[in-house]
Amino acid sequence: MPQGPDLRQDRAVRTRAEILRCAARLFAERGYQQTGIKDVAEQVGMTKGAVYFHFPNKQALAVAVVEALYATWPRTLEAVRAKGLSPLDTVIEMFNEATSAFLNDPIMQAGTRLQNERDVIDVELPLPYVDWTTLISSLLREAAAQGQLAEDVDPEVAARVAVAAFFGAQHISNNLYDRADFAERWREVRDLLFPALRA
Ligand SMILES: CCC[C@@H]1OCC(CO)=C1C(=O)O
Repeated sequence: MPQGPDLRQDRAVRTRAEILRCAARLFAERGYQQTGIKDVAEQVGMTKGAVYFHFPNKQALAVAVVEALYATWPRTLEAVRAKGLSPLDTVIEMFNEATSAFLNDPIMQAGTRLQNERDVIDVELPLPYVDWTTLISSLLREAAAQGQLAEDVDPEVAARVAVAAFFGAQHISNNLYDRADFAERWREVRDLLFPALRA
């Protein structure tokens, strides 16, 4: 039974996604320089040629992992919005989602490590933190417009402080304890910062 174009297309999409997941696991565990296409091919159980069919080189894999990471947030925001939370509680829930991703998602773990290693990666990666700060700023402006923020709180300042505190806590937890205490460190940031923002 000849496979129709759709079936072939589906298979290629699934194969590409599997290669990306395996590469993410290796990038997260070993870092960019210690990961080779050969390692990815072995991890996914394919030939190097099969990997090269989807990704021309390791740089393309790194870009694809970081782009896959950033592509998740609009979908996450949509899912969080569907919960009907207030803008301020949507901000908290987005950080809750990011905390869970840091603890469980190889794409998040790999994207973060690649961004931290960006200076030794010989391909241009999107700037880190920019999208998050823009997203949190937008939600906090909504909160301000709805009277949810304390009078003296500037949404842009609050967004920069929240993003810096969250990702700083993550960086410290990851470096000191392999993120073992990160959920608690995030709760400390949440419980100290957000009451100070609320009207
Ligand atoms: C240098 C870490 C990069 C940072 O960590 C994960 C993540 C989430 O999207 C980031 C971002 O740049 O937005």
